[in-house]
Amino acid sequence: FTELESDQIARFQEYLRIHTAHPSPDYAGAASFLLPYAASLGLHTTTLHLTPCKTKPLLLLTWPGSDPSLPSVLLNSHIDSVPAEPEKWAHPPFAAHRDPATGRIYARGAQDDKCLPIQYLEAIRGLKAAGFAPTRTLHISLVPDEEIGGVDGFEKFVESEEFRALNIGFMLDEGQASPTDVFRVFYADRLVWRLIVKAAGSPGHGSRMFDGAAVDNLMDCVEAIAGFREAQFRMVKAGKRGPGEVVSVNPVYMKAGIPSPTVRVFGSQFACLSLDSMVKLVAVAKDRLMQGFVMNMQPSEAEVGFDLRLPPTEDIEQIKWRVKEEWAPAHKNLTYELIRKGPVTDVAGRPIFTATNESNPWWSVFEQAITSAGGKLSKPEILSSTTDSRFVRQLGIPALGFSPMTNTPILLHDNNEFLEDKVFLRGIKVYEHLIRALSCLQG
Ligand SMILES: CSCC[C@H](NC=O)C(=O)O
Ligand SMILES: [Zn+2]
Ligand SMILES: [Zn+2]
Repeated sequence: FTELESDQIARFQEYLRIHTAHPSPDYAGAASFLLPYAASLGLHTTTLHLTPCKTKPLLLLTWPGSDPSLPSVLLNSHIDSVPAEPEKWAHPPFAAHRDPATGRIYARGAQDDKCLPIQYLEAIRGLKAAGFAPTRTLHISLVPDEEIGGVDGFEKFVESEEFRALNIGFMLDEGQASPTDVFRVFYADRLVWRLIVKAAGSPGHGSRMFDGAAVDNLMDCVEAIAGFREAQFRMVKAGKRGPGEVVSVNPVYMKAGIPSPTVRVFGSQFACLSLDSMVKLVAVAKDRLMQGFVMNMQPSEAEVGFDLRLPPTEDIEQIKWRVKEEWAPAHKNLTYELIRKGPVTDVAGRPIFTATNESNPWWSVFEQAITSAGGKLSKPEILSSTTDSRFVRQLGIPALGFSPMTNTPILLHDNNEFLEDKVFLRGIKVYEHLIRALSCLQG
């Protein structure tokens, strides 16, 4: 690596070491890293507080263009990350360990999406060093709370006067890794719903066989949904549909059982016990702690939660019918809640997606920039998960999801999330091409 490249990798690692994971992301720490970094490159920096408590800053970095009357270009990235289970990782999730043999940098956020701000900023460094000056103004937004729905983040941002004043013409936001050497790009996100099904039923002794127990009723629901899920998944496995082109309905939690009180043993009690009964008591306590539930009672209530996602053009009415008639019918003692998360149509009442044809000049410029960077682009896809792009697309502003990570397994929200150093560095070059092209698109 050149000295510059080593520095770029080090800056990426430094950012990854900031604990930005929920439930208590260190936004202040991230801001004290990112703001002086951007200022050192000559960018204007602003911090917006969209919540009264001021604990969720939204950072805006600006490189003014020579023609500020033209709509600007926005590069977005969320600051927060999902939690990690450190004991299940090969390397600590906030150490940003670089494996010298493979060049893999392991960290929560390595792919999702803490590579982006560093790549944006280092691309700007490169462009400035090459004497490039943008025509359109370029903004970078670094936003809180994407991982928890963006209610105090991008959703408030798009409603703000500050956002309107930016006059955004086009946005690039995160995408997903590509396991092949072809870059992936996303023109839409699926819609997010939550489905919660509750079952009631007859309670009884754990040994009795009877009809209509709550868990039994809930299992009928789970089986019905599993059948639907399998049919959708089959289309993906057969290559007939992309992962964003089907309805997914995945169980994410299950709740049932009568909690058992934990056995507490005090020192004084221990004192009068024989060694034998002490060992037995510890075994009982351990057993109860592990299970946490009474083992010989069939509970009268049970619950399951599903993460439900629909392609933007899918008809929710059909799903509503299925839930009512097939998945959670009242005659099986099942009740449900179907909760919408985020917008389902744009301001004009149309499905939320960005055009990827001649009608969208930004699309052609994007495509050409990837080619000029020596990259190949796969057919534009619908993202199976959800990003802040939906808030921008909802306003009718074009936005594409893109993370320049080729030959990389998809590890967002997974254990041992990593990004290879060379892939990260190549991404900087790709953004140099993208920024050059997008910021000079003629009005
Ligand atoms: C309710 S919006 C949730 C947003 C979240 N984004 C990334 O994982 C997601 O679950 O896709
Ligand atoms: Zn993300
Ligand atoms: Zn995420």
